[in-house]
Formats: sequence, C-alpha cells, structure tokens
Amino acid sequence: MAEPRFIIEASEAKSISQSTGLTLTQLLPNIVKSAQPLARVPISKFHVAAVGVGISGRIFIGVNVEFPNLPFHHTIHAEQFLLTNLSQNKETQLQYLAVSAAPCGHCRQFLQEIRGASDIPLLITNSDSSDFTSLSQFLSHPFGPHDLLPKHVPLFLEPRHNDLSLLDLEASIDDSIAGSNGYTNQLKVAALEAANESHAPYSESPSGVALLDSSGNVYKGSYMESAAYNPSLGPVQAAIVAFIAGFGAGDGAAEYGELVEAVLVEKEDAVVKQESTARLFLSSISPHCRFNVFLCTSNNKIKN
Ligand SMILES: O=c1ccn([C@H]2C[C@H](O)[C@@H](CO)O2)c(=O)[nH]1
Ligand SMILES: [Zn+2]
Repeated sequence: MAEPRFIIEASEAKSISQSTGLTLTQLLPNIVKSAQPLARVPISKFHVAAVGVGISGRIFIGVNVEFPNLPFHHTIHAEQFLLTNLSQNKETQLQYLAVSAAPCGHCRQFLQEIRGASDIPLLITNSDSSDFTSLSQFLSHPFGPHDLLPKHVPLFLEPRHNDLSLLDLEASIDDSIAGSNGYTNQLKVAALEAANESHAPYSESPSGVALLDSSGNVYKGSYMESAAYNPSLGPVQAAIVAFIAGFGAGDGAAEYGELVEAVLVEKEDAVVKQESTARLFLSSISPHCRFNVFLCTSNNKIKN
C-alpha cells in the first residue's frame, strides 16, 4: 500500500514546523496546496483541498471527488471528505480549518454538525488575506443541530454507539467459513460497526458500508446526516473516502474497479433507506463489485 497522504501525524507536523520555523497554522497554506492534486475532478477540473488540525495535533486532509455518469448529488466535497476523515480516525474536535477556496453554502451547512462550529477558525488560502476568520462569518445565522435536537444528543465527531445488532446473528459471528463467504461475514461485521458509529440523529436511520478490494483490504463508511437533510453524506461515499485515504496517491492510487464486494447494513424499519441509491452508485463506479444488504435492529427502541 502506498504511503498514506491524507493524515499527517502530530509528531511529523511538529518536526515540519520545527524544521521550517513556521507554526502549525502558518504551515496550512502549503499543506492545502500540496493536497490539491489529490482531488479527483474529472468533471470540473477544480481542485479543492480542505485541511484540518485536530485536537490531537494531527493534520487531516480532504479533497473533492466527482463521479462522471452520476447525478451531482453523489459528489463528495473536500470539506465532507475532511470531516469523514476526522471521524474515521476518531478525532473528536477540529481546531483549525483551511480551505483552498471559500466553502460553498452546502459545506458551511454540513460543518454545523460539529459542536461549536461557529467558532472554528477558518482560513481561505486563495484569498488576499492570510488571517483566520471564524466559520460564523461565513454563515452568520446558522440553522443547525440545535434547532432540531436536544442538547445531550452527541453531535458529529463526538463518540456515539447506536446499539444496533444484525437480525441474522448466527451468520454475523461465524467468520470461519472459507472463501468469499468468510469475507462477507467480515464485511458484515465491519458494516455493522460503521452503522453503529453513524451520525443520523434526524432520521434515526443509521447505516454503514464496508468495501473489500481485490487485495483483501476492508474500508468502512458511516452515513452522516445534516440537520438540513440534503448535505448528508451516504455510507458508500464515506467508505470511498476511507478507500481513497487508505491508498494515498500517485501510482498506488485507489481505482474503484478494484472494489470486489460491498456490504450495506441498515435498519429494517428505517425511514431513510440507502439500499437503492448505494446499489446504483456502486454499479456505476465499480460494475463488478458484488453488493449485499443486511438488516439490523436497534436494541434501544426508544432512542438510538
Ligand atoms: O465548498 C466547496 C465548493 C465546491 N467543491 C467542489 C465540488 C465540485 O467537485 C467542484 C466544483 O463545484 O468543487 C468543494 O469541494 N467544496
Ligand atoms: Zn462544498
């Protein structure tokens, strides 16, 4: 596997900062610039990079990903990629955000899922100013989670477990079966984990996807909702973020055709269902990828 290029460890960030004499925040414009070529933009050719410094001191990278032959709403914005990357690596808060161009309205809204979003310092690297402003200056009267949810409900990046279990329990614990069935069981367990980490407080329809590549690597993605509904990110897109981030860039860059099997786990009685759109999306980007759906149920029927 190629060297991962979508996370810079805290120790590495520190040593770059020491060797260049620049503070972490002063480094961000350079990191944004070096990340822009990682964008997958066959339609727009417009490379967006979003770089975030987490509370752990790690630096995370997101880029935009476009999918020819599919409607635009399948697109992954750089900021969505970044937030997914933070969440997949258990980063619990975003300290600073730098983006190559001003975030679009959809991303300003999506970012509201983080607690305290309005105060996140934001730097636009293609602007004349090298000063951070706060996200609230880009979205001054935000609609967000506080309009719909009680305060105690975990927001995005905050630890959550949706307390889901698969309906066919036997298959889920038997991973001793050889061959592709063994992989399916492994994927099923991974997709259930992803569904348990899904941020879907608005529909209470969490879901997760696990993808398998031809080398046997598994990539997980959790569905992530927005209070404004439409900017939500589907579980297959989230798993594609893990796939792209896991592979890095250059010669070893992830090719969707290498995906051989996918498992979606979603609730039996979900009001928001992913199956048909996930099937359509996968059949477009990787026509030979097998797709399986398994249903789960919430152990806590009152609230998950
Ligand atoms: O905030 C933004 C605005 C646009 N884009 C992407 C979406 C699409 O791929 C391209 C052109 O809009 O730029 C982002 O990633 N973030
Ligand atoms: Zn956007």
